[in-house]
Amino acid sequence: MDRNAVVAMMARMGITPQDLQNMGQPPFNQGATLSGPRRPPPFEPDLSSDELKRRFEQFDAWAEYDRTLDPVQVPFENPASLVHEFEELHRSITANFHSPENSTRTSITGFGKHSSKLPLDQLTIIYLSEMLVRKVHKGRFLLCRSITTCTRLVGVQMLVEDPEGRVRDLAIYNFPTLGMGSSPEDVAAIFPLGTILAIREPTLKMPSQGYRPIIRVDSPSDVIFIEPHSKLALGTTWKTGSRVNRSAAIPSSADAWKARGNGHFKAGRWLAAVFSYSSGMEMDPSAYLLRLNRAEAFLRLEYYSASQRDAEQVLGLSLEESARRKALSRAGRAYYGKQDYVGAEKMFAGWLESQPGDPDALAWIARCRLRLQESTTGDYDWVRLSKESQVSPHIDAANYVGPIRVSEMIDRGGGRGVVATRDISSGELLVAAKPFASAFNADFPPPQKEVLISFDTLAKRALSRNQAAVLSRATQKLYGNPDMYNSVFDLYGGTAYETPLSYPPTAQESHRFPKSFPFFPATDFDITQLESICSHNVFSPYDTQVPDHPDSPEDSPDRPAALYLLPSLFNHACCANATWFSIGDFIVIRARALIRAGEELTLSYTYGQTPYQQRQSRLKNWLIAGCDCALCDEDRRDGASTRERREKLISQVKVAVPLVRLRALVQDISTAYSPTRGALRPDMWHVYHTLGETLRLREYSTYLTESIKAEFDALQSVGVRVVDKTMRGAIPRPRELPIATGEFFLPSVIMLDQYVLTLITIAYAFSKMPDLARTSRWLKTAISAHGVAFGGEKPYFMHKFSTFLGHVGLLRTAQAMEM
Ligand SMILES: C[S@@+](CC[C@H](N)C(=O)[O-])C[C@H]1O[C@@H](n2cnc3c(N)ncnc32)[C@H](O)[C@@H]1O
Repeated sequence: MDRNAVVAMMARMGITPQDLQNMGQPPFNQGATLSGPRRPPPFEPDLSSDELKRRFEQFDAWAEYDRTLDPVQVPFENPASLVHEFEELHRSITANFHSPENSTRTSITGFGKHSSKLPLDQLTIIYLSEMLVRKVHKGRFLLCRSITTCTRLVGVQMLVEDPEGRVRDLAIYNFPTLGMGSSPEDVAAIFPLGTILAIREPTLKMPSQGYRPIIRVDSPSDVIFIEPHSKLALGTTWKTGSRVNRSAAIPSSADAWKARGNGHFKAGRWLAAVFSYSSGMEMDPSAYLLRLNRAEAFLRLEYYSASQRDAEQVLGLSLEESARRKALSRAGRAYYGKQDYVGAEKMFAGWLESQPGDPDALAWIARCRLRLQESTTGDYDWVRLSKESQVSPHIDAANYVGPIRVSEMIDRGGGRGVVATRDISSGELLVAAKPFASAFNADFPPPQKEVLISFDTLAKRALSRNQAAVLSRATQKLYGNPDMYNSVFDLYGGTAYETPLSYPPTAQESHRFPKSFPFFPATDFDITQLESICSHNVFSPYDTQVPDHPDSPEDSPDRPAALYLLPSLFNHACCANATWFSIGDFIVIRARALIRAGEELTLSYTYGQTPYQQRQSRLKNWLIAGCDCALCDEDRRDGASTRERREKLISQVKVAVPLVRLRALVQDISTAYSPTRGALRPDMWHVYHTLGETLRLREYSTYLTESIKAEFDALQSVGVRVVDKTMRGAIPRPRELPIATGEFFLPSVIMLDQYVLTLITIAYAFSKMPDLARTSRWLKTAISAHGVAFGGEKPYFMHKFSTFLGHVGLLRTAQAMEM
């Protein structure tokens, strides 16, 4: 294999430039590595869970061993050959990025990383010659500049030199906009050759793969961009000359910076555009067009406070009308992004005043009014949201907070929980919210080919691409929204971090924009804490738009991931009294049962119908002491041997099992409970359902009757009370719905769309008997239950289920039904 092929192959495997540099060379600390645990090899994507466990153990052992070694000085290598090797790597990564092949990257989260909290003027300079491997250089900052094109594997990588001309590798992780999918050109636009950086309290580390030390920056807020016209840049003498070889000339006027910024903007490189406009503003602070352009670039980055600040500053000047309108529109969109719809409407009204009848201004005003109504009443047009989510998961809707508040709860991890502020009825909307950060498959459309495998050493689990992407998006959002800092950092981040006793935070004042943003970070944040917050709070949005979706495994790599704020305050119960689902990225939380004022509101972090042992192992990520809900108590009272017998029998239940055997299995399982066990037996849901389906497929009336009976049993196993179990003849009076409404209308435990589907299935079975009266009655029950569970009345039901109803021949009946 020639060298280029080797380079490309290693890049695909996620191997760092350090590995390449050391090909054929003995590792400098060979003695230490050979006598200690072996450094783990790079991870591969298709790891079975045992293999995963083994790799974690290997990694932990290596990391533990590395911690025992003393900080050491490591010799420097020849800069020219380093640069040569690095540029070769960069070329192969670029070629690989633009080729059709997949590339797999691995990253590890959850182990201790330093994040600096000290401002630059309280730190003293350190030179590379003083830096030791395995040491965080507290109280110091490294001044350096890039001497290679910057490239990206998982993190952003480059070679840097210090003023004394010494060279090391630098890797910056979690840098905004430079995560998965960002191109080599995106990276080079933010870190062009010759970029001067100050790294606060830098750490020199051994990489987990490879042998050369690396300055590893995990928190992007540790990186300060030293603007080329700043005192620090102008006052520093570089041993290798004032300009890095081959670096582009620095624009010498505000206009030239504007042109560069506009180029980045056109290419969709919003952050690079922000840097260029900001450099121009440093040269000419009165250049308001630069500020106006920057306000737009900030909007694209969702840096709403920054955009608002720029747009309002421009509005304070005397301007020509068209610039004023632009500023009003940008300020309005910034307020809108911050969900301040009153503030937004004021700005758009100003725009309309200057341009009466402008359709865009009118449309924005209408949007503001709708959002305001949603946020105050909780009345949403569910069909609109649903349709919008089919185009993009990121839908436009306002947050709503219903009759709930966060209260102190000392027996819960984090010390808080959510309680009802008044009596609440079944189906009432409690919270509806957009995420702080989210990642959906649709965000990585083809030709996105990168596969990221991320290992959370804290939770001892592999993160899906979407889960890992949420962390980098949360980092990106925080980077430019310091006023959101407390809303995120007041979330529970595990026992290592203190959480305040209330939520949401009242004062965000401490995190104001520094004047020098974006060169200086807008806020300092601890990346390890943020990882831990994500690990404890990220949801996998469960979209009910696909009515006949299979039970998707909870850890399926395809599931989206999202960090919500207030919804993260709900504690867990397997048989929770509140339920959640999502429409695109919009989470909707409703009461499932009748809830008294002051009672705690809970959500299930897992599928309650899965057997006890599976639930407990899944919950280990969150609940150290296990779950104390009523369902778990009942399961525990059954005793371990009964539970084990039951779980073993349940695992044999499949549609393919012959009917005689299936009937016998159902009979056996129903006796595998303690004699005192109540009716709530959610692990029977799947069992009865499978029997119902097997029988229904035969379509003879006797089988259909038995199938309906099995579905009734399924409903009862999850807490629904079937009050009319008749299968034929006149419908008994009173002719209300055949299941109890009120407290028992919505089942405990199962997903509510599965419930609605089951009700439709019963209607379908009656239609095959044929019993048209019961068909209508059960269909009506499905529509009513859907209305309580999801809101939106019949039109929303029809929007979601008409295709399915068409397949099962019930569309006309449903359309004709009066509710
Ligand atoms: C998403 S947070 C829930 C809100 C959290 N209680 C707080 O104060 O921010 C998840 C954490 O809450 C705690 N928690 C959730 N449900 C619990 C339960 N049923 N019993 C005890 N602790 C629970 C666990 O520590 C869990 O890791």
